[in-house]
Amino acid sequence: MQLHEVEGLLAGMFVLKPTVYADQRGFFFESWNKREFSQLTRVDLDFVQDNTSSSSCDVLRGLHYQVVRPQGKLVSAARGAIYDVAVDLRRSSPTFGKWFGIELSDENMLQLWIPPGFAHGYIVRSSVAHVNYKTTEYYAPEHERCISWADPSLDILWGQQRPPILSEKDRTGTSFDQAELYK
Ligand SMILES: Cc1cn([C@H]2C[C@H](O)[C@@H](COP(=O)(O)OP(=O)(O)O[C@H]3O[C@@H](C)C(=O)[C@@H](O)[C@H]3O)O2)c(=O)[nH]c1=O
Repeated sequence: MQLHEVEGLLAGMFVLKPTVYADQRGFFFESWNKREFSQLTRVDLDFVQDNTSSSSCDVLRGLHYQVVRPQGKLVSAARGAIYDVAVDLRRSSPTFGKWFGIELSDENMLQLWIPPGFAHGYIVRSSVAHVNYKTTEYYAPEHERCISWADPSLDILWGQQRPPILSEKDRTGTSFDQAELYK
């Protein structure tokens, strides 16, 4: 695993590139190694939940965040390609209110670490995408909130070719102005 240099990362974010061992059978990589992550980033993490979702092209999920128990997320695409986006909701952060986006795919195998205090979402760019993410807090539906992916003040460039496919919840996200911010 190594740190992958990317421009525009927001405070506390990291992009990691796993070391991939390929042979005639296929490939192998460690998708999570607590000790190595900690040595590279100086951040100690204890994940409590692993999530997997499958979505078709043009599906957009987000922008989601959890109040009371904010979740840090380590996100990657095991199949296909997504454009992954996170918005900094921490008032005291030097990158408060900014968004960052990166393509995560089964080709680049990149992993994005999003610390607690961000809203998160992604749009699917391939015909199907399987997204995996680890979280530092359990899912708590009563604490889940959603900011509109299309909020004009955020002006996120999703690069969508067609109108995205959204859940009912994601169609009715709040504006960034109404978001419940973190300290
Ligand atoms: C997120 C989540 C959902 N669920 C259930 C609730 C619901 O019935 C079904 C689908 O949930 P959602 O529509 O919220 O799934 P989804 O829109 O994929 O929500 C996810 O979006 C991305 C962008 C994130 O960052 C995640 O933290 C999460 O909010 O799965 C769980 O049981 N545990 C979970 O951790």
